[in-house]
Amino acid sequence: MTASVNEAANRAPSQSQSEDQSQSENQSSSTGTWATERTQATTALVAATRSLMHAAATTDLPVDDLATARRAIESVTAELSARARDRVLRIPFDLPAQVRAAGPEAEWNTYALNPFGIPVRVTFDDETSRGSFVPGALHEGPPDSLHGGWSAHLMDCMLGGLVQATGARAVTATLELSYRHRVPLDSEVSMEATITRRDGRKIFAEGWIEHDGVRCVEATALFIRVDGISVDGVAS
Ligand SMILES: CCCCCCCC(=O)SCCNC(=O)CCNC(=O)[C@H](O)C(C)(C)COP(=O)(O)OP(=O)(O)OC[C@H]1O[C@@H](n2cnc3c(N)ncnc32)[C@H](O)[C@@H]1OP(=O)(O)O
Repeated sequence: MTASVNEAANRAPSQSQSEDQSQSENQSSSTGTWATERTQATTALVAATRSLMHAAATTDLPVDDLATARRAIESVTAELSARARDRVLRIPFDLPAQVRAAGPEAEWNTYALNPFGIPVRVTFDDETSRGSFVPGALHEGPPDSLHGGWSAHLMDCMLGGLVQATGARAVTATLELSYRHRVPLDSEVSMEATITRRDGRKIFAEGWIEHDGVRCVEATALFIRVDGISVDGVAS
């Protein structure tokens, strides 16, 4: 990721903060320093939380150890919740477009600030986006296979992120998936998305999830531009 893209990623705190937090963030974000430190620290915290989620769901320690671990987690949860926002931190809405403008070497990292989504490193090349990730135990649907709902999440992110990267303010109107082969866990899959057509407010896109040269999931989507709606405080 280029320096300018990194700076953009670390600007703009989220909406819906408590009043005192919002005030101090606005003051600090005028220098950029505080926001950079907070988003970087939050990214590291979220990554550690994902590892914790995996460990909690897969641990095979004795039952007594589980109770000890639960108390430790509850303690950290209480500590973090002592001062909380209503919403998770978000990247600026314009970031994908800035990453795309920075060239094919620049990376946009999805869900770096939210442990519930799947983090994917996405690169843009003209009107195509590419990404890859390794599905794991938390993403299991059929035995040893990626859950179809996660495939939909990934395709919406890949296709929607690409549309967003063109600078369009658009939301998903339809998303259709074709599950052709199971997507195995614990092995890297690659993803691609491309814009196929534009017609007024409509933007059509398609994409796929591929494993070992086989297209396992194919997606087509229709996005509708919602110009005029303010997102992240940025009027479109
Ligand atoms: C803000 C950016 C965030 C980026 C995140 C992107 C990924 C996401 O997950 S988005 C979240 C999921 N999507 C949503 O929540 C969207 C919810 N739906 C809506 O807000 C509205 O239905 C919306 C904006 C899609 C369309 O409403 P509206 O602006 O009133 O459009 P409308 O005037 O009815 O239709 C415009 C055209 O699109 C077509 N269209 C609208 N919806 C659909 C649909 N579901 N299927 C097919 N065509 C549709 C209409 O037929 C019409 O076509 P034409 O011009 O040829 O007559």
